[in-house]
Amino acid sequence: MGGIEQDPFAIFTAPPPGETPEEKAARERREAEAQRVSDRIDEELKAEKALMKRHRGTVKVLLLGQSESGKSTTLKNFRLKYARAAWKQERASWRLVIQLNLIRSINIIVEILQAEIEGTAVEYDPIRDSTDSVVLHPRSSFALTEKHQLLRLRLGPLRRVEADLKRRLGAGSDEVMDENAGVLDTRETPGGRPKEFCVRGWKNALENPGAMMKAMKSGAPRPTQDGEEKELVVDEATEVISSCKDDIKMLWSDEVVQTVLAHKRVRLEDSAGFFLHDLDRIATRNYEPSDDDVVRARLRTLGVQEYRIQFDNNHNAGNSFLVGGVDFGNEWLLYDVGGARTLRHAWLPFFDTVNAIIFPISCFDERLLEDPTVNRLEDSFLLWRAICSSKLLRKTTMILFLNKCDILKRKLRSGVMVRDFLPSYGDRLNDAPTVLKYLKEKFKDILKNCSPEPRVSYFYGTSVTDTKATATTLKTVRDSILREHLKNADFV
Ligand SMILES: Nc1nc2c(ncn2[C@@H]2O[C@H](COP(=O)(O)OP(=O)(O)OP(=O)(O)O)[C@@H](O)[C@H]2O)c(=O)[nH]1
Ligand SMILES: [Mg+2]
Repeated sequence: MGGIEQDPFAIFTAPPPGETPEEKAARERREAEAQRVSDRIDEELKAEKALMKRHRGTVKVLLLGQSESGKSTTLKNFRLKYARAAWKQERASWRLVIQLNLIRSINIIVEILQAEIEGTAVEYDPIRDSTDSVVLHPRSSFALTEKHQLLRLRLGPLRRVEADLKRRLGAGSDEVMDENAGVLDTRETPGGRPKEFCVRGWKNALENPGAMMKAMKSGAPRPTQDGEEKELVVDEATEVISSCKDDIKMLWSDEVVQTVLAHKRVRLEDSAGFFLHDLDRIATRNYEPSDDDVVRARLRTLGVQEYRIQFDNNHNAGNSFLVGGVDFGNEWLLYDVGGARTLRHAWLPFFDTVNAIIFPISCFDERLLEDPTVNRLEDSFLLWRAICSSKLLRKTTMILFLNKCDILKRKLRSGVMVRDFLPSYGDRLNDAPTVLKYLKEKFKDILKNCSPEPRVSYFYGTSVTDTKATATTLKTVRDSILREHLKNADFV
């Protein structure tokens, strides 16, 4: 038999009859080029296949919940524990945020004092009242003296520094209010397309070149946390804050000021980004944020931010699995979202292929910043119900963090009664274990009644600003998510 009969395709590749040497050379060049293209396509397909295979093992986790519940703080704990290199690289950039948090607290006090001194103070109960019940006080009933007037004047420059830091850090540094946004706002734009979501927030704020300080170098070297020597770079904000340190101290430790704050029920200690107890450390020219400072810093998240964590072998002992060449559990994608009602429309596109949702809740006695008529716990119940009911999420593992347990304990100790905010609590004991048990049952019932099919869920009492305790919780969370991931992939 001839070659053509053996290979039916040979007829297409055989040289044309009567081919000249030039034609042959041109044909061979064309064939070589075609082969190169074909090889490249094969390589690309191979790489794509490998990537798909790798991503089959990727774990996707969404952090959902209302604003200030602790989503970003939970994420920071994940990164602190499992993505050390990126964390260390980013740590110094948090200085601006921490300084802004500190200055914000001082400026709140100064504004309250100013209103008292000028006789424009308002009576406002942030817990029980809405802004409708504002009562003007013609004259302050507190023993404010010239000393307070002087402090107010001397701390005046901090207002400009606050505005400057806000401008540099971008929109995440300010709060938005929109009373018309729903519990899980999935409204669309008139054109029918989902509202465009912005991927901004602290990740971007920290990378934003506008956030770089106008540096004035002093040239003096200073040791850093990691023992290296760095040139001291002192910017204007740092300079102003450190020069105001003694006045800030005097203001914060002043008895009359504390009485005014208590009377107005302003509990700065329990509010986001409270750093006044760390003044000696922070209000210095060579301040460098510690891990704990970064975890406690507050910068609102806008839109949705993706974080990739590659677990190394130290963290993986017995926890990642090579199944059919696919590495299950080594790579995690964590999505941190903005929790304000106006930002919740951006969550939906992420519901599709998510393995687990971590849902922190907090504060039974506070109201939403974006809508002061809504109690935070009430909003969390509605949101939890909406998420548990979602058909897209029916297979997703649900993890609820009853977060800010430290603040809960402090509030209960100070005599705040849960039943005043949650009538169904009734006459149960007003202590932390009873409150946590009650809330856990409430959220569990909602999950059971609203989930389209039975699902795996976990409930933890947490204080995610406590990085040591949170590391232990995250280890357990990680193991359980991974277990479910493997089960759902039919490998276990
Ligand atoms: N005391 C205490 N503070 C906490 C705890 N969890 C979070 N915080 C603080 O609460 C503030 C808000 O936490 P975030 O993690 O930024 O809240 P978030 O859910 O990401 O909020 P958005 O980005 O607005 O959706 C931060 O200043 C945290 O330091 C906690 O368990 N205890
Ligand atoms: Mg956040």
